[in-house]
Amino acid sequence: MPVAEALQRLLASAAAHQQQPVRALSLTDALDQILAEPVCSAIDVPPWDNSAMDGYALAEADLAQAMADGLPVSQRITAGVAPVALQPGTCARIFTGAPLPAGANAVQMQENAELLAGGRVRLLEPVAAGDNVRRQAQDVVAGQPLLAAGTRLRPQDLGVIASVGIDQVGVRTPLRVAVVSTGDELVEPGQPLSPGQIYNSNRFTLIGLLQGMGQTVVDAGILPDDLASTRDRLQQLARQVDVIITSGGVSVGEADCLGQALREAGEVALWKLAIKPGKPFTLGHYAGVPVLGLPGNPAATLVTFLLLVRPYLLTRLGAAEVAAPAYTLPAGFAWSRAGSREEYLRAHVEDGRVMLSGNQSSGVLSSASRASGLLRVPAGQTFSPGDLVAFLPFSGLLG
Ligand SMILES: Nc1nc2c(c(=O)[nH]1)N[C@H]1C(S)=C(S)[C@@H](COP(=O)(O)OP(=O)(O)OC[C@H]3O[C@@H](n4cnc5c(N)ncnc54)[C@H](O)[C@@H]3O)O[C@H]1N2
Ligand code: MOO
Repeated sequence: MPVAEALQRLLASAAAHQQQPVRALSLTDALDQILAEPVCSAIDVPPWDNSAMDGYALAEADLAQAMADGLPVSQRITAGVAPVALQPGTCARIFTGAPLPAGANAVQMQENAELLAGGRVRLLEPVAAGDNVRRQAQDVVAGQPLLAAGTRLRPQDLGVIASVGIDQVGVRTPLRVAVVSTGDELVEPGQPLSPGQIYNSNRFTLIGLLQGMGQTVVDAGILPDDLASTRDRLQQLARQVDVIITSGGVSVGEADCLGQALREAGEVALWKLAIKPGKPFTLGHYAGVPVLGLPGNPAATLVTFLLLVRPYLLTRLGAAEVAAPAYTLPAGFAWSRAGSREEYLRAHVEDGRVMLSGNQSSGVLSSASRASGLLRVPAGQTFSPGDLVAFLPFSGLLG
């Protein structure tokens, strides 16, 4: 099945779930959370016209006088004070961010003015109405929708919400996600390796990916290649979590118990996608709980999480934007082997060209560590150096 179709089905399955409950969070805790409700402003920002410069506020009507003999300074307005109306024929000393007094409509910065003996101020350069004035509501208009439900809150979004005086937002409660590593060969780092064993790396990749997304991780350790234990563990986890993510055991070997357990006692909705790495990716259900079965090869685990699991989880959380951003850049190498699956290569950008970051075997993870993103090669495609390719930076995929 093509990746686009699999993704569509996966997202439809995510959208069919009940939405996660809403919880109120203070802004300091809301980074990366997904807004459950739109944010509207009750106020204009800025709430009043104010000065963009340290200098002198005046009425344009007094410009000729200001440039000839100068104007007396009738008040001093610092940020945080409320001014009185400007007397005609005078100017006000004013500072950046201070409210413009009624009657003034322009500010000249102090570098373009001179203080005369007797306290008058003469402008050295003309100003016109509106110069160096930040208009009321130029940033936000009262009543205007600011952020839509489904927005993933970035630092600047938190700042905008704060700028309209709101200190709490309604966001979707994170999902409880179990991470299960399968395979008799797996040993946790820190332990000695016996012959035939390898260290469990997927557990750490997956926990990191989920933590980066702000989800609640239930670390379910290593599951042996044994059908009865697989069934028991899935049964037990299905009572505790919203989603189960597994790595390994979804291919066609006898020891691939996960797929077997799902087929026998649960349901398999998706299996075998035209994606490389990651072909045996599986979406199933066990006791009604979704099981996302990722292929055990470490690069396949990473790629299928980023391309399939992440959009699935974001959809469960009501996010408006779930697609990974892709940028078109020239390739720095040739790709002459057209594949039958859509391929994701571990890559980085060097002098504006996309380069391979090392060995692309799905068992090799260190090239992902050297990469700064993924290069997408559609099925059946080849390219030459200089041809445009799609590069998906990790910055748009992680978190
Ligand atoms: N006869 C076939 N064999 C395979 C096929 C196929 O179509 N026919 N597909 C291959 C592809 S493609 C992939 S991808 C893998 C996926 O297999 P599984 O998901 O069943 O994964 P395992 O067999 O359990 O493991 C694969 C590989 O990854 C290592 N691994 C597993 N878990 C971890 C972990 N937590 N940390 C580090 N490394 C892990 C495992 O030792 C294996 O080397 O199947 C191909 N075979
Ligand atoms: O789909 Mo697999 O990850 O190519 O080896």
